[in-house]
Amino acid sequence: MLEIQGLGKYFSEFELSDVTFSLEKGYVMGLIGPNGSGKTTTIKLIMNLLKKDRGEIKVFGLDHVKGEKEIKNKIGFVYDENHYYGVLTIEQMKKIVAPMYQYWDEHLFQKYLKEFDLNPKQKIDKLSKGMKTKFSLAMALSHQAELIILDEPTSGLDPVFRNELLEILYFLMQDENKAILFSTHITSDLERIADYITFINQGSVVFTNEKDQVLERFSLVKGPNYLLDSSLEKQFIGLRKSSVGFEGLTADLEVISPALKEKMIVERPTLDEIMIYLVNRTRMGVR
Ligand SMILES: Nc1ncnc2c1ncn2[C@@H]1O[C@H](COP(=O)(O)OP(=O)(O)OP(=O)(O)O)[C@@H](O)[C@H]1O
Repeated sequence: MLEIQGLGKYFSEFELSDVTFSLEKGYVMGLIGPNGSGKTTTIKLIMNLLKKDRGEIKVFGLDHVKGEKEIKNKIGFVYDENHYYGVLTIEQMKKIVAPMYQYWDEHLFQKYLKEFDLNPKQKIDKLSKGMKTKFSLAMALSHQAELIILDEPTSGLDPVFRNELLEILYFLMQDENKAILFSTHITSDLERIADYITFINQGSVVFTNEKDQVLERFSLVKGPNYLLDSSLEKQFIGLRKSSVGFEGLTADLEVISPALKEKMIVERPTLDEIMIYLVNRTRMGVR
């Protein structure tokens, strides 16, 4: 569905370098990373809204520039900002956009409008942020797209609709010919629906892997401070100490001796915890 190889983009104060990952049909990939890490830039490059400086992007096996028209027909895309004309109503905007798609499904679009509680006669600039996202989603999901690319679709949505959206995406994925690339800060959403996670930090891919493998690779270890010595501290990607004890993230749990482990609590970290420790480590200059 999507193959990105050695992708690079240079801005005056930011560099996206050597981004490489791929997504196969039937799977959901979550794209995570802190603010300004390069997620939107990567997505804009895929969509050819920005021109790449290096590397290769293939969508459905086609070069993303040469095959742009064919590719865009089969992509459902939700930006993190509104890109529709605010002065038009939902219905008017749809009438402009729908004919651009070969497989526009009006019945499905009307169904989504009802489900999302959107009034087709309402002007776009009168919609709330969440309603604009819902409108973008209705447009993205109504033309039989095979690849769905969502840039922070859940920001600005209330928890009830976020849950509904995840269920819609989950339902879409019953069709094994589809794939979803989903960038978000709300990593708990990904814990529910993602099969793969790609983590970008400071313009580079830190890891791209199966979600379950990511969650299994890292351990969150807690224990009393008296256990800590310099050799144990070295096993941690990051460490937080307080008067009640320490908490640290490690990818090398097996290196810690069983006798020591008995005195500690070992938990599975969340994606948020993994991200926080890895980002802080890079900020301290450790790669
Ligand atoms: N057109 C541009 N010109 C110059 N710099 C840009 C441009 N677009 C993005 N950048 C810079 O690229 C970096 C990455 O931005 P990007 O929007 O890709 O981050 P992000 O990971 O999506 O962040 P967020 O989570 O905050 O949305 C930022 O430092 C941003 O200032």
